[in-house]
Amino acid sequence: MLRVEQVSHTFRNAQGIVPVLQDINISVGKGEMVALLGSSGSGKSTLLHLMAGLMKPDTGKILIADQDIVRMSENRLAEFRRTHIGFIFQAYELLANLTIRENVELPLVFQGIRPSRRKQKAMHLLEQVGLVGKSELFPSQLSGGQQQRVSIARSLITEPSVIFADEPTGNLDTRTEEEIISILQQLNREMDTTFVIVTHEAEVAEQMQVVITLQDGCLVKSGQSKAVEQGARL
Ligand SMILES: Nc1ncnc2c1ncn2[C@@H]1O[C@H](COP(=O)(O)OP(=O)(O)OP(=O)(O)O)[C@@H](O)[C@H]1O
Repeated sequence: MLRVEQVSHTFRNAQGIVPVLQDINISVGKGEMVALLGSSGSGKSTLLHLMAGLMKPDTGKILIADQDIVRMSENRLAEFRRTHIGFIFQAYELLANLTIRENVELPLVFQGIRPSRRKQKAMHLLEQVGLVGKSELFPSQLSGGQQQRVSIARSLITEPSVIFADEPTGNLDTRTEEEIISILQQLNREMDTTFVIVTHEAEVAEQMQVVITLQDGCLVKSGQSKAVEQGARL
């Protein structure tokens, strides 16, 4: 479903060239829930942005649904991202002047889907994340955890092949973090959507199915999480 092959990347700054990722190889199966774990500066966000087509690597291939996004033209990639890729940000990134329902519908506006169909899909997803009663409120009227649930619903509305999440619980307290993780696990089970989730917290990573650990830009470990080893039904 998702393959990263021999990806390396460098940044240039005032000091010169900084290697950030070195020869990364990853394979994620359809419907898998994968954590990218590593300490600050290990390269997690850079790798996530490369996999989501937000940047191009210096070398290597990134295949989603058997298509190499590195070699796509900008136009083709923009279209591919709209239909195949969802993204959840740490800071939710909701539009303040749109209602909750309008925020969830937005990706379908860009796809030219008619309003009644958009509304129907948005309300269904808001029901799945437990926010159907809040659909006509604005983001500022919701708690952080509720806003993140809206952003999760928005990421799913185009039925993408894979959803990338950058520290989705990074701004939340422990109890709300647990709620968000359990919603992601439930959606992964029900919709068979593939998730790749960046975190610097081992406790969060171990609740996914697979944990990939980065250190100083290198992949140092990859395997089943403790939850899966212990036989939990994720
Ligand atoms: N645009 C940039 N220009 C130069 N260096 C960068 C740039 N973006 C990131 N870096 C460097 O690349 C390295 C990896 O950064 P990255 O943000 O991918 O790490 P991370 O593991 O996600 O860290 P964090 O958990 O703190 O977000 C860091 O050393 C960072 O300073």
